Amino acid sequence: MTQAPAIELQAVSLTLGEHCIFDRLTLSMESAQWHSILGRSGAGKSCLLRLVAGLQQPDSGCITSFGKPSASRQIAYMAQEDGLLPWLSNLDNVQLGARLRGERSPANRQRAQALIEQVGLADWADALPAVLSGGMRQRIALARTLFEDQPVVLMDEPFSRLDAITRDELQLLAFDLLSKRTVLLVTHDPIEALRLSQAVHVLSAASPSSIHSIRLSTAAPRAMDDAYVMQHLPTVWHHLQSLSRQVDAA
Ligand SMILES: Nc1ncnc2c1ncn2[C@@H]1O[C@H](COP(=O)(O)OP(=O)(O)OP(=O)(O)O)[C@@H](O)[C@H]1O
Repeated sequence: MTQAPAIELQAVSLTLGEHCIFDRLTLSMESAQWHSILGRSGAGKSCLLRLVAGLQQPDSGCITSFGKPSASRQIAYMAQEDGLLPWLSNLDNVQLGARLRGERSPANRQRAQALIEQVGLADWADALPAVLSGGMRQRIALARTLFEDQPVVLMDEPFSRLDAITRDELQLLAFDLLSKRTVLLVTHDPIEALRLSQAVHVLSAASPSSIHSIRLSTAAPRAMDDAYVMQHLPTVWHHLQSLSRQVDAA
């Protein structure tokens, strides 16, 4: 029996104000893979994440996660802003979800400590976030995301504010630690998408039902100069550009 897709959108439509964001959008994302969502500003990438997270209801159509309504809690989230609470230690920030749910326990504390070690910040567990660099803060945010232990992880440009080397290190760390999960990565960076993903989905800002998906058959993560990345880059670029030209012409 084939497994239901980790995320499936069937004929999903969404209008916000006067703006038709999606018109019968259909998209299927297989489990235990990284899927990147690319598209020009305003194409609806964040709206798509909100729909998948169940934070926004579609006007019509259906969104499922492993065959069930996607709002049934199987999703963790990591954003561009780390969202660390400045008055909590890094260890307590990692356990924030559990604290908010009233689930404080020695076992949770131990698990948070182990995750902080996995992201390479064991010596900083008791420190406050203010003493960390941007890259270190995103490592804590990654540990907090992992703490939620959900099969689907939504990532909204989590690496975009980091310098190139820190970004590369964190991309590889995140890929390693999230390897068994289904990841939806919103990014503006076609190379990041091609290095990390098994599928790249390019959303159109002009045509609300238009999406172009490229499936990548070699194993990720791929090196920056990987032949496969170089081979597919013009295709992704072409789709971004041609979908953008429709915006310019509109
Ligand atoms: N609550 C809202 N009411 C009306 N329009 C909205 C609302 N939220 C988003 N929009 C519009 O929906 C469109 C898609 O927004 P969204 O934030 O998903 O784009 P995006 O692709 O994530 O953009 P960016 O890359 O700039 O983050 C935009 O034109 C935005 O102005």
